[in-house]
Amino acid sequence: MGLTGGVASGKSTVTAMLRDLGAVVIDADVLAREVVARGTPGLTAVVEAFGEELLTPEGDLDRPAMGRLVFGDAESRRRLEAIVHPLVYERIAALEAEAPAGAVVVHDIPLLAENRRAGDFDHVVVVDAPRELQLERMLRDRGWTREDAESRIDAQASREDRLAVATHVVENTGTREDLRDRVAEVFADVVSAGSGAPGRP
Ligand SMILES: CC(C)(COP(=O)(O)OP(=O)(O)OC[C@H]1O[C@@H](n2cnc3c(N)ncnc32)[C@H](O)[C@@H]1O)[C@@H](O)C(=O)NCCC(=O)NCCS
Ligand SMILES: Nc1ncnc2c1ncn2[C@@H]1O[C@H](COP(=O)(O)OP(=O)(O)OP(=O)(O)O)[C@@H](O)[C@H]1O
Repeated sequence: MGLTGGVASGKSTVTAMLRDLGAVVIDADVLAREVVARGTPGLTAVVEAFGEELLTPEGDLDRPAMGRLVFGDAESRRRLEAIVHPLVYERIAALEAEAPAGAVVVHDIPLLAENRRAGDFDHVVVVDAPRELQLERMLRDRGWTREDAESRIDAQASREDRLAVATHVVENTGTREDLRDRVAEVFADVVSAGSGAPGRP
């Protein structure tokens, strides 16, 4: 199954709950970090495109600086995505092939709606929260400014466009307990229908 949602909608919280239920989770944000880790061809390509000033003194990608650049400028964002996304989708395919037979594999892909990959999955779970709640969580838990937080939301698909690709909606406006109950319901539904990726039981 594919899982998506806007920034700070609660995707990581939901995937942790799905892991507890026995799912194997493949997290595109984690892979997007791995493919530009120090010493990777991905990082070399990023430096060629954006320059050495986006590296920390230790030689890692300066993520806060990169974030300020790409969430303020759509053209830079597209250039970064053109480097990172193909590497991420390569890793996703490799991990998918390694998953145990019969496992429910959950692909946590923040940009599933934007990248038009929803058709890859039988089940698309959208974690949904209103903009104000996304902002509140980002300001409270991540120490971002309101401007940083809004620029990320604005770089993403609208709530309506994302909901349009959903087969299941997990509304995350209540407590964590409410969320856990809804996640268990969706998981049971997906298991009874078959696990979601083409070719999987
Ligand atoms: C710009 C970068 C370096 C900022 O790093 P940072 O550590 O601050 O953020 P992190 O990677 O943890 O992403 C957090 C959230 O930001 C949002 N986000 C990240 N990249 C994008 C993007 N290209 N467009 C819209 N939203 C994005 C997502 O909701 C994501 O869950 C990083 O986000 C990045 O490399 N982005 C490009 C790769 C990408 O598109 N990743 C998203 C999933 S594959
Ligand atoms: N129902 C909830 N009640 C209270 N806090 C919540 C709830 N759901 C999520 N949170 C908190 O909101 C923040 C954002 O949630 P989470 O990290 O799961 O979102 P995300 O969609 O994975 O974010 P990102 O897009 O950055 O990867 C976290 O600090 C999380 O602990």
